[in-house]
Amino acid sequence: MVARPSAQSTPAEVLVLGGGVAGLTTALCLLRAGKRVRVAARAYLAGTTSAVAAAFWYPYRAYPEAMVAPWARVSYARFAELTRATPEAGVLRRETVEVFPQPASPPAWALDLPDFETLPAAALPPGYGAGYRFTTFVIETTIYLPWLMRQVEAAGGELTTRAYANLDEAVADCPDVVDCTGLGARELVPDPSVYAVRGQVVRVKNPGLSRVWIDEHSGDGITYIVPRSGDVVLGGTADEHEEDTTPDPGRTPAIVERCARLEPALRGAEVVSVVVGLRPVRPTVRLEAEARPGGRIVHNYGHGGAGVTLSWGCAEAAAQLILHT
Ligand SMILES: Cc1cc2nc3c(=O)[nH]c(=O)nc-3n(C[C@H](O)[C@H](O)[C@H](O)COP(=O)(O)OP(=O)(O)OC[C@H]3O[C@@H](n4cnc5c(N)ncnc54)[C@H](O)[C@@H]3O)c2cc1C
Repeated sequence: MVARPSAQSTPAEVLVLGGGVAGLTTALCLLRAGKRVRVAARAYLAGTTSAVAAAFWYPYRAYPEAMVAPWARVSYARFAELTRATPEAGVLRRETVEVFPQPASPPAWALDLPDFETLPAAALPPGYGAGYRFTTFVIETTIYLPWLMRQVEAAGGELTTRAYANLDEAVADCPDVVDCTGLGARELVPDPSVYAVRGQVVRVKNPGLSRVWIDEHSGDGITYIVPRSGDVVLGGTADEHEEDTTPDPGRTPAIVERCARLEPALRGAEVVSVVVGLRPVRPTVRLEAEARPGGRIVHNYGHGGAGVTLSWGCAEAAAQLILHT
C-alpha cells in the first residue's frame, strides 16, 4: 500500500507531510477538491499517535476553545454521515455519559449537539455531583486509518514513506506543502511550543458494553471507557512532557480499577494489550499558511488530545487555505 517516493509522470500539486489522521484526512479533502496529492510520512498506522488514540469524538486538551468547537462540529457531522452510509470505515455511534464530582456547566462544544442533556441526580453513579448524556462517535483506528489510506489511493493520491529533515527540503520537492506532522513539527518546523503529553491505555475484551464513560475531574487521573466492536479501550494517563512510549505495567491496574468503578463488568476483564502514545499538545492548534522562499506551507498540527475529533474540521480548513489563498 505504501510506496517509496518515485518519479511520478505527473508531479503532485500538493505534498502532505504526515500519515496520521490529520495528514490522511487533509490529503483526502484536497484530492476530493481535484488536487494531485502526495503524502510523505516517516510512518503510517501503528507508527503514529493516531493509531493509539481511544479514539472517540470529544474535545480534550486542544485550544483555543472558540475554534475547537466549530472544527469539532464539522467532524461530528462527517462521522455521523460515515455511520449512516459507510459502515466499512469503522465509525460507531455511541451513547456517552460524562460525570463530574461537583456541579459543572456544560462546555461550549456541547451546546449544539443534537441530544445533549443534563442527567438528573438519581441517574448519576454514587459519589458524583453532575453528569451529561450525549451521542458521540467511536472511531476504530485499526479499521479507520487503513480505510482512510485506501480512500486516498482510490482518489489518485500517492502514499510514500519518507522523513523530511526540515520544511525547506519539502518546499524544494513541491511548492505547496501541508504540514500535518503532529509532535514531529517540534523538530521539523521547528516549533518548540509543541510538547508531548503521554497517554497510556489498556485494551480489554469487551464484556458486552456499548456506552462511553468519561470522568475527567475526579482527581485521580482522567478516566474513560470506550467500547469498540471487539474490545474496550480504558484510559488513561496524561503525563506532561513525558516521552517514554514503553507501557508502564505498574499503572495498568489503577486504570482498570478506576474504569471498573463506573462499569463493574470491567473488573477482571481480560487485558488484550497496553499501549502508549504521545499527544501533540500546543498552546493553540496551528492552522495557518506561511510563505517560504519558493513556496508556502499550510500548517495543521498541535491537536493535543483531540486530533481525531478535530480531523475533518481542520482538514477542510487546511484544504481551503491551499485552494483559496
Ligand atoms: C492515549 C491517547 C488517547 C487519545 N484519545 C483520543 C480520543 O479519544 N479522541 C481524539 O480525538 N484524540 C485522541 N488522542 C489524540 C490523537 O491521537 C492525536 O491528537 C492525533 O492522533 C494527532 O494526529 P496527527 O495526525 O496530527 O499526528 P500523528 O498521528 O502522530 O501523525 C503524525 C505523522 O507525521 C509523520 N511525521 C512526523 N515528523 C515527520 C517528518 N519529519 N517527516 C515526515 N513525516 C513526519 C509521522 O510519521 C506520522 O505519520 C489520543 C492520544 C493518545 C496518546
